[in-house]
Amino acid sequence: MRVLGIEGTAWCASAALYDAEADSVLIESDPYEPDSGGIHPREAAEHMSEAIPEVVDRVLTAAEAEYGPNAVDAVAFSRGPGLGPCLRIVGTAARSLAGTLDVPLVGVNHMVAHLEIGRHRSGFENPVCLNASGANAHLLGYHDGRYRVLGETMDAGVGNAIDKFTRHVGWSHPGGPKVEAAAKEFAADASEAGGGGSEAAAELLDLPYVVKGMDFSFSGISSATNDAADEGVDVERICFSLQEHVFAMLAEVSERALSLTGADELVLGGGVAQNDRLREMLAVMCEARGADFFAPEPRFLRDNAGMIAVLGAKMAAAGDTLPVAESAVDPNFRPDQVPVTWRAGESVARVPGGGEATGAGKTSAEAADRRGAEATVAVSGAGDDRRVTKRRVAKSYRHPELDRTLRRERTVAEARLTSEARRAGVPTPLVYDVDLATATLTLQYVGERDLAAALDERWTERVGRRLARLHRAGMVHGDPTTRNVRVSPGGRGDGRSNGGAGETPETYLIDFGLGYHTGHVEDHAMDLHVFEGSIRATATDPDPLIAAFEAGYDSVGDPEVIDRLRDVADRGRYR
Ligand SMILES: C[C@@H](O)[C@H](NC(=O)OP(=O)(O)OC[C@H]1O[C@@H](n2cnc3c(N)ncnc32)[C@H](O)[C@@H]1O)C(=O)O
Ligand SMILES: Nc1ncnc2c1ncn2[C@@H]1O[C@H](COP(=O)(O)OP(=O)(O)OP(=O)(O)O)[C@@H](O)[C@H]1O
Ligand SMILES: [Fe+2]
Repeated sequence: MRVLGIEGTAWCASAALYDAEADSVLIESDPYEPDSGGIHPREAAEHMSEAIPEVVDRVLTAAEAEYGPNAVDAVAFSRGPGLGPCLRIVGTAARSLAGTLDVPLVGVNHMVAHLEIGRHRSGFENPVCLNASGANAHLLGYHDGRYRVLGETMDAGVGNAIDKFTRHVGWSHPGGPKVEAAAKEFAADASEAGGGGSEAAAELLDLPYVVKGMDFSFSGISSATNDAADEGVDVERICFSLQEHVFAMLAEVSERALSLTGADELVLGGGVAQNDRLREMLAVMCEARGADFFAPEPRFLRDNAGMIAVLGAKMAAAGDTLPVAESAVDPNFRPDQVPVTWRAGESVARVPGGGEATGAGKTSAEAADRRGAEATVAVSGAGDDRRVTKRRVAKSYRHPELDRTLRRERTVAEARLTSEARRAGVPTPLVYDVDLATATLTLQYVGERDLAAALDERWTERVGRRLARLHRAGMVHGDPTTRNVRVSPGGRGDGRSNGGAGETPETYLIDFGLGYHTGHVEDHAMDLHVFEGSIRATATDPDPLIAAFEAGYDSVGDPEVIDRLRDVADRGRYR
């Protein structure tokens, strides 16, 4: 099968021919380059209307020269997300070409294409995908016929966040490659002056680092970098520090996603994925946890029609074509709306939530240590004296200064909030010891298993009540996933409950490292969003679990928080 793809969601007018048999891709692109500022939607659309027919013509001519008059079996196009005026031009071009050639039309989700090109080129079976593009930033994982959004930006896309800074200092669009070059320069100078590994030797500027579960935010860092530039801080140093913070955040949430889903493959996509430092951090992170990492070559990373044609061919082969009447474009097309027809019938087995600290139901501590996304956890002792030694290990992918700060701050926060939550009536482990020098906590062993391994409505309803109580006491958890709740069914007199549970069913919140004090409805709503996200990412039928969770929250908590949750959930969606 040969598919002609058309891309034009924002800046890149592109056409491609994918020959599935030879697995070869010809791409012809014509970028729009704004004279000043960022992308102007109207100018971008004008560019599309001129450039799309030209790139299509070039590809079609090449295709017919090589394969003759019936060179194309289907026409695939980017349906969204993207800028409405641009998408409409692409849609019109694709419909008319499919009509002229008398071949089927395939409507491709641009973000899923960024993911699938990585899967295609790597040969990975079931990777987690980090899409790091201009207008977006999210983690996707396949579960039960859909790509679920495991985590995403709560405000700007990662490229846009970087471009915002370069616009502020008057550099032309796109800013990403310029920031990369300036950061490299800064690191090289520092390493020449001070010796040692280049990134480690360079002096980091302290910037906001905002991760909530697997979601993240760039708005704080954007204002901080702009302020630093206004105050006269060396621009190369800002570029370097911006990259170190933003990419460490992306690497951290990617590691969480691998840990939560049990996946051992990561693919990277999107324009920002052309950045060497981002690729390096992800490769180092994956290597440390024994996962495979892959980023396709640059021509498949930035917006391009090659990825549209490749996914278009898979969709066409699965019979997933569009009648013209139903082929409207969608500027807000979410990746999790797409039925993944081309993977139907695949049985992808994975252990969601990973393993247990000591294996489910074990009552002694001889079982192996386990490694979460952040820490190693070892269990010692027996019976009611079981303890957990949790050490936040150094992450060599991130700058050593940032690494030290994060591990120290989170260890302090975890010790403090675990105890305060307990005093506020939220069951948590007792904290026996804190060693800041090694970022190590000694905690009471609680619960029988992670909620992830025992997901049901009874438990999620309880988690709702516990979080509501925590919020009422002026705290948030910061990372309330199904892996950070421990449950003990109790009540059966089977001797399996533990850690002060007695024989009553109980849920414990653990892992307060991202917690803090706050009375803001917004922060409370974000906690709920993170919990629901972890359920959506892993449960086959999330809705009843989420309904029970919200009912539990509602019975104790402030009703405003649930209202705000709807806004928060919409905020990550593409505009
Ligand atoms: C919806 C669609 O239109 C949109 N496309 C898009 O954002 O273009 P993309 O090619 O994936 O990414 C462009 C972004 O990628 C950044 N970029 C390019 N090279 C870079 C580099 N070496 N380092 C960092 N960022 C880079 C640019 O600064 C720009 O913000 C998207 O995928 O979100
Ligand atoms: N106090 C405890 N009692 C019982 N089990 C625990 C306790 N603390 C941690 N565990 C077990 O160890 C796992 C990892 O612990 P924790 O979540 O604190 O570390 P982490 O590295 O931050 O993990 P992740 O980032 O994956 O959430 C938990 O999911 C749980 O199974
Ligand atoms: Fe893109």
